[in-house]
Amino acid sequence: MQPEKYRRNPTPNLADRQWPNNQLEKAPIWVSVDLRDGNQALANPMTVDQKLKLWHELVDIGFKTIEIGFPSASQPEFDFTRRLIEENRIPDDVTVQVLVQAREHLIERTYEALEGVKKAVIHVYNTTSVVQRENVFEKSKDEIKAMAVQGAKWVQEYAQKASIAHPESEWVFQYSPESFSQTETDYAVEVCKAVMDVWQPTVDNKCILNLPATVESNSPNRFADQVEYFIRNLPNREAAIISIHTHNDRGCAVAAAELSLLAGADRIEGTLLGNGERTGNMDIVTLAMNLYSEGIDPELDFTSPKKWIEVVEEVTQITTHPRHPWVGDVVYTAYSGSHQDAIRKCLLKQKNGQPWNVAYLPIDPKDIGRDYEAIIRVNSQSGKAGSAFVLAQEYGLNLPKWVQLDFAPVAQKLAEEKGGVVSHIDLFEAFKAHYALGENNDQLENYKVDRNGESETVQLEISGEIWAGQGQGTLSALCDAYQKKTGASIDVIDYSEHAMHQNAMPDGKDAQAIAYVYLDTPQGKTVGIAMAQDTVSAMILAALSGLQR
Ligand SMILES: CC(=O)SCCNC(=O)CCNC(=O)[C@H](O)C(C)(C)COP(=O)(O)OP(=O)(O)OC[C@H]1O[C@@H](n2cnc3c(N)ncnc32)[C@H](O)[C@@H]1OP(=O)(O)O
Ligand SMILES: CC(C)C(=O)C(=O)O
Ligand SMILES: [Mg+2]
Repeated sequence: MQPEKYRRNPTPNLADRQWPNNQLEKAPIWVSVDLRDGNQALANPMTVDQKLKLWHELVDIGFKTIEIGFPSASQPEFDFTRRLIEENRIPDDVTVQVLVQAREHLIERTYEALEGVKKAVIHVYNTTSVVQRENVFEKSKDEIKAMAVQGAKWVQEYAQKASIAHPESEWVFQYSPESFSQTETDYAVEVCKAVMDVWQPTVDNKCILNLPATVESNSPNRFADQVEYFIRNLPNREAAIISIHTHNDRGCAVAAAELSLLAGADRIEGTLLGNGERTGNMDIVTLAMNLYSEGIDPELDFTSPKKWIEVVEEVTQITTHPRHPWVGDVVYTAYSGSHQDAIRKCLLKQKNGQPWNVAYLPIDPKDIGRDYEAIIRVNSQSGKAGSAFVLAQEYGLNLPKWVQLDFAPVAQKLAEEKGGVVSHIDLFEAFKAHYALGENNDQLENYKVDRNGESETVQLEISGEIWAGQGQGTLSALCDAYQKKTGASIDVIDYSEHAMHQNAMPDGKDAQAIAYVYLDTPQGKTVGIAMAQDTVSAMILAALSGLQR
């Protein structure tokens, strides 16, 4: 490693920074740049049809501004813009945005592509960074500022020309000092002020100033300093919407955008799942869900990610990482025992309408179309709670703790033998086999329970034999009957029963109840479980099953 090869990117010295004390209260203005920045990063750029497909998903999610492309760059980009306009596919409350360099022929062509549009943001940019001024453009600060001013003038002039044929078209102007984060912030203010001097925006007719971390080169706190400094020093700030466009080179694009909102930014550009140049653009899903998890309405609808993720993956040919924040396949899944135990206990306590308060689950997975089915998966790292959760979710079994403990070694052995995740079907089969569930129900041919004051009498006909006993309840009468029959004394340590959810058990057929009995016998402690049409039958059969085991 050669750290001496690199230098820290200078940022303003903002000793009285305000952003660390601020709190987010509402969602920003969101802008999807999937169809432009996302698209320009693909080895195979999207076809017009693919762009249309993604466009409809973006509209469905609720984006009100969508950067649709760079219409002067290529025929497909131009054609896509025309399709949206000519086929009337742009809803009245959605504004399209297009990108263009500060070059006249490209700006002219951009307006041609937009002929007849209802409302569009014309986004013009030129780089202002030190490295690009010196090594790419070989221009002085004044020359670069002049490029920006000239670009702003062309954007304005061609808008005026376009309005002659189409006075109904509404134009909004946006300027990006590209590589803002690698630009001296004072100079970025100077260039943006010069652009505003051309456009003359007002509070009622604002322009947009978009501040990109084109290549992320600062820690997020230092980027937030740059944004706060810019905003505090920009004359006529009220006439501009301050927009942020971060990239993810250091893996902090979302953090930088989130802190920029604290620093006073109004608007965020990004892509779904963070597709974009190099390590990608800021991931709007992550930022929006971060806000959501703090109780802020994200104003985007992510209730059904499966649908649009499929489209994003298809058009970008990039698969989604299973651990992608908020929407990855396994991000609500716990494999480890103590996590499973905590989740299960919290979910039992979680009441409808109360604030979400579940350990290891930062949001309710159901909010984004996830089923609880996938939350807990049993493997060899799982403890007793994992199998209890799966059997409860899938088959409606509320296992008492002593059943969980009794069954845990069976589940553990199964997981070790399988070597991976145990399916709920395998787990249930093992459960049925271990407790001989449903196997011996026929042995109880008849029973009669009589209550007389405090005492109960039971008479059972088991495999043709009559058993009779007395006790304070059915189970103690049964123990008495057993002792009379066999001479062996047994005690009931614990007992539990519950109704069965209809159709919860594949083989439960007419079973309405399940009973769990924990017995102390001369041979040791034993658990018996049985399902039956009524709770008394289930209780008797469970005790018999325990005795047989
Ligand atoms: C950070 C970003 O994402 S910026 C957006 C980047 N996206 C894209 O570039 C995708 C689409 N671009 C393209 O298809 C092409 O670059 C086009 C059609 C726009 C332009 O193509 P060309 O005219 O062949 O130029 P080329 O791509 O080589 O761009 C470099 C030229 O543009 C100039 N240039 C680059 N950016 C800008 C700008 N923002 N404003 C003015 N001039 C610019 C350069 O100085 C260079 O000029 P030179 O040839 O006189 O040295
Ligand atoms: C054109 C600009 C906004 C851009 O994509 C960037 O700087 O990353
Ligand atoms: Mg970008």
